Amino acid sequence: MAEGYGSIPSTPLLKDELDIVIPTIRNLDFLEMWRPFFQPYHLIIVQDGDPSKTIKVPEGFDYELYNRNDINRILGPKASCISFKDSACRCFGYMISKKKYIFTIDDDCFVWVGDLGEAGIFAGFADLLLDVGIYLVAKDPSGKQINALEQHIKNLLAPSTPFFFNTLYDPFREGADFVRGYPFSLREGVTTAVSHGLWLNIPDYDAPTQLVKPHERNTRYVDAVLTVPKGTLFPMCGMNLAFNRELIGPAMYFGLMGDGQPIGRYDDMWAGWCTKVICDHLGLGVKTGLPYIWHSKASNPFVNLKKEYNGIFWQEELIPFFQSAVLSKDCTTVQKCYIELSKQVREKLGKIDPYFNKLADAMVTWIEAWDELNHSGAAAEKPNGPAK
Ligand SMILES: O=c1ccn([C@@H]2O[C@H](COP(=O)(O)OP(=O)(O)O[C@H]3O[C@@H](CO)[C@H](O)[C@H]3O)[C@@H](O)[C@H]2O)c(=O)[nH]1
Ligand SMILES: [Mn+2]
Repeated sequence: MAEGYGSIPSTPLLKDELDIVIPTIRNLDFLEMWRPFFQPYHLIIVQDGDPSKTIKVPEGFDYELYNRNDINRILGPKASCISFKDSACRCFGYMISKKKYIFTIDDDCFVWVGDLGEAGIFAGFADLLLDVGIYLVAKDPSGKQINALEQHIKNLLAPSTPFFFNTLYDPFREGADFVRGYPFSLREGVTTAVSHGLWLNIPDYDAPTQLVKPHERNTRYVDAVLTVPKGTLFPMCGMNLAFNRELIGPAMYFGLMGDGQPIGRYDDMWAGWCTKVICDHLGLGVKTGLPYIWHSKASNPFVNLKKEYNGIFWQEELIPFFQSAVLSKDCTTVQKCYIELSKQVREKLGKIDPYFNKLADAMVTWIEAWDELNHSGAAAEKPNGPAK
């Protein structure tokens, strides 16, 4: 039986306005550690791989589970835009959700606990503790109890400051403010669309970095939340991510990866680049920093290298593409922005590799499927797992 946990608000914030989306190929025992934080919320589990495999979900969670058969049944031919055998499948959860906010987390991510001082020893110790079901209280280095989901919600509910950098970081945080010289005309900030959390222990490194630094662990807890400035792209990781689905959901398409595709592990990156260009265009904010989660499993760097190798050289052309992407003033909705981007992908990236023509098509299919599920009010059939 697990003991001791982080601070759990008496009434969980956004309890009925937020879904937790988990892509998985494993049993979901990791939820035991998150139980005090996640139990009040509705989970959307996207089961990847063999749909005949049964995924065990711990008792007491309110969830719906979709496997590949469900995705094919609900989307029909449009299911072709949802990746198979890659964590990119998680974006189906964003589409099928009916809530205003989404938090997505990988199933090898845990509540961060303990003192950074012994992080090295701690890494093994924590895994041992997790294995025997003993969890320590989640605390930051100052000893303050932490709740990762609550931090994401605070990030999303407070404005962002993309137009002018505040050197004291998040000015809306308790105990901080705008510094001298910060224009008052900009102090209202803009609505926040994305909250990008980070990871202790196994960092989200690409395969080459993982190969040369197999034992490197992230032990640095930086107590800050930053707005990613307008005009600046960033590498969005899907491991510990929250966003306002009503504001930016249609842009959160985790691009075609995995089975049958020449690239993998760039799904979240693709979504992040498209999302940031659209947020900049629509005047929305993107934050990165707190909360941290404890990332416990390093995936195989050789397998990752095979998945990433095209992405590693394609991204040298993708980044200039997104940096110079301009959306017309007629692009007043996320869907219009996204369709406009898909046209530019076909026109400018199709010559790199035919994959980008396929991806441009999948971007359009994604928007069509999104609008079908979310505008017609079509009640999605309930798949496995207890009803809401
Ligand atoms: O084929 C698959 C593989 C995995 N999953 C689920 O996706 C997440 C992440 O899987 P895992 O932790 O094994 O992989 P990482 O290398 O640590 O993930 C990083 O790469 C990104 C992949 O795009 C990911 O966002 C990063 O965290 C787990 O929940 C697996 O169960 C899957 O659904 N299908
Ligand atoms: Mn992982």
